[in-house]
Amino acid sequence: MSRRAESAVLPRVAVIGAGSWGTTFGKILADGGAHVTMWARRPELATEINEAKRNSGYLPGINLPRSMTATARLSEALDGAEQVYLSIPSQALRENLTALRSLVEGTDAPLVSLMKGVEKRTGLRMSQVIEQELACDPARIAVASGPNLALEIAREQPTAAVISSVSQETADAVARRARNSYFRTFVNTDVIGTEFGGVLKNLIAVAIGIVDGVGYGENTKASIITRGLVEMTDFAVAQGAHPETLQGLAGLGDLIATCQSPLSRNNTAGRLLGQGYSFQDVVKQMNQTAEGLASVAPVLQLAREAGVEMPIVEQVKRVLDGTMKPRDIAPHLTTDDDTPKGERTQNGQAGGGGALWRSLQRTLDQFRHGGGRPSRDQS
Ligand SMILES: NC(=O)C1=CN([C@@H]2O[C@H](COP(=O)(O)OP(=O)(O)OC[C@H]3O[C@@H](n4cnc5c(N)ncnc54)[C@H](O)[C@@H]3O)[C@@H](O)[C@H]2O)C=CC1
Ligand SMILES: O=C(CO)COP(=O)(O)O
Repeated sequence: MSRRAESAVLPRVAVIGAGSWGTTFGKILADGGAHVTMWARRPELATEINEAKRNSGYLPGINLPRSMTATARLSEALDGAEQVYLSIPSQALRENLTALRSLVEGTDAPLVSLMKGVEKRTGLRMSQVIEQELACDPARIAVASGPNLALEIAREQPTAAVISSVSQETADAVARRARNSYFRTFVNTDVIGTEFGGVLKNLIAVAIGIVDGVGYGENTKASIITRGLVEMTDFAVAQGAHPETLQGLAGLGDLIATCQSPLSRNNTAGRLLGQGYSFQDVVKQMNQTAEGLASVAPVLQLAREAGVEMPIVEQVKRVLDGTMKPRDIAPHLTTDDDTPKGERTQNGQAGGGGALWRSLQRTLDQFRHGGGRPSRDQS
């Protein structure tokens, strides 16, 4: 069979957005057996993907599969797509969905958000923006999240992720499509927890970057990561998430990856702030999306409305605003009152460590014994 004929029989999927994560996810899907059409905003990038099988600006040194093509025309990207993946900066999603609406209206293809931000103006998660703008059934929407630094996955380093949808059927269908020998997907139905895990770990990664830039060491960072997980859990649970989700891949898993890696743009942005650059300078220097910077204000607004304390995120905001010196961030790991504070480790309860351990154990077991059916990221 010719290559063109071979490609014609593969299931077709579309990826909207050809930045570092969209392109990496396209490679995951293509390596998992799909024909992938990327939508790139710039026609010259679509040409590079088609002709050189490269996206040199975002993924230097990575060869893309032959079954991955690209176009700058949305209608062409969506033609015949059985699943549609969305990967553009969160603040630009809504405007792009307007153009997409008529193209996905007549189909029942699952719509999968790969994004990790909340909309600044409305405080909405990306799945909510999709539901609103495309006026579609939430059961058709899924989100993907987890410790997923794009360049590592593009280099085919083994990684796990979670696919979440209120519909188990949709989560399973997406998880089956989005997997291959180096990318393993688990499933859950806690969309709120899965999405907020990805959003909130970005904010903690900015804090980690800040103290790294200042020159503080591992104790400070471990303290922020641990207390950060408490903040993430309290916030997400108040929004309706299951606490276990925050201990899974989309919470703790992503928090570890993002806080540890110099590949993280949020971590990098924080480091520049810690080194003394102003917020404006940092934005100028970043040529890729650091979602955390735009999510701080809407997350704090939601936290205030829900009565949740987020001392670390509050301090990140003050550093961004220029009202707190980066080196002052660490002494304020908890609130400043005189009363000694209990160390809550899980949703207001001391002693959540047992649940955390059981959850980690389950994840490891699932990884080890992973079979044909997508496994749950929690039970
Ligand atoms: N890069 C990573 O390792 C990961 C990123 N993500 C999430 O994926 C989402 C996309 O991020 P990346 O691909 O990393 O960002 P990126 O900065 O690498 O690429 C963004 C893409 O969106 C395009 N774009 C920018 N403004 C646009 C607009 N107004 N309209 C349409 N397209 C526009 C850019 O041309 C580029 O192709 C973010 O929400 C991020 O948090 C999630 C997991 C991993
Ligand atoms: O979400 C990510 C890893 O899971 C990528 O993090 P950054 O957006 O900070 O690069």
